[in-house]
Amino acid sequence: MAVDIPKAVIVFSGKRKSGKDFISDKLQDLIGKDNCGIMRLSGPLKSQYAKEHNLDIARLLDASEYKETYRADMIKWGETQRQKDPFYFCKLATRGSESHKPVWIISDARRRTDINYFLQNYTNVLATIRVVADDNIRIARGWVKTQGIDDAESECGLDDYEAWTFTIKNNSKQDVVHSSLNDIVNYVQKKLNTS
Ligand SMILES: Nc1ncnc2c1ncn2[C@@H]1O[C@H](COP(=O)(O)OP(=O)(O)OP(=O)(O)O)[C@@H](O)[C@H]1O
Repeated sequence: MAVDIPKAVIVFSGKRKSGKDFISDKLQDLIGKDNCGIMRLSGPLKSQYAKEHNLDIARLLDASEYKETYRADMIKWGETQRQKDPFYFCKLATRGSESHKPVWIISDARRRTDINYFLQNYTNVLATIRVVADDNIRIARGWVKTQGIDDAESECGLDDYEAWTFTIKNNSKQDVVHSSLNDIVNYVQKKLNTS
């Protein structure tokens, strides 16, 4: 199968409940759904995990308590797959129907290997973005600090990474319309105008 070549790749990272999905949706709205697809690295992980464990994939993908119940075990299972191929989920996530669109948003990079995959393959069109929110705000959004999850590589693997193209502070709706999102839209427009 031919792999599509995107004109811009925007990779988001951030702690649980920092607002990665929320910001990804906002950015997609600004760029337009026809031009821009959202891909979740945790999407194929969840569907494959659900298949192998006979679980309800729809409930694993929504924001319900159901996903919190299985989160720790799902993380462990994903690590096992990743030991075989660190880029396995990056490749899977970017080969779905959304990959035909010229702008890709990857909403949930969690590890150095995730960033490395996109740096290696899409460096000329890549922007990496760290979404940050204060702990009290994350708590208000439903974050419950949990041992084995918040101290795992999936949550901390990019804490020391410093080469973000942009950082977005997402403590309120006001922050979202802050110039950072405009900077990203400008970056994408420039890439779209480049042949
Ligand atoms: N700027 C904001 N204004 C209002 N609500 C927000 C904002 N950012 C995030 N939220 C809300 O906070 C909740 C958590 O956000 P979101 O699901 O985007 O976080 P996440 O980083 O993707 O979390 P997880 O890693 O747990 O999937 C959602 O209900 C979302 O709508």
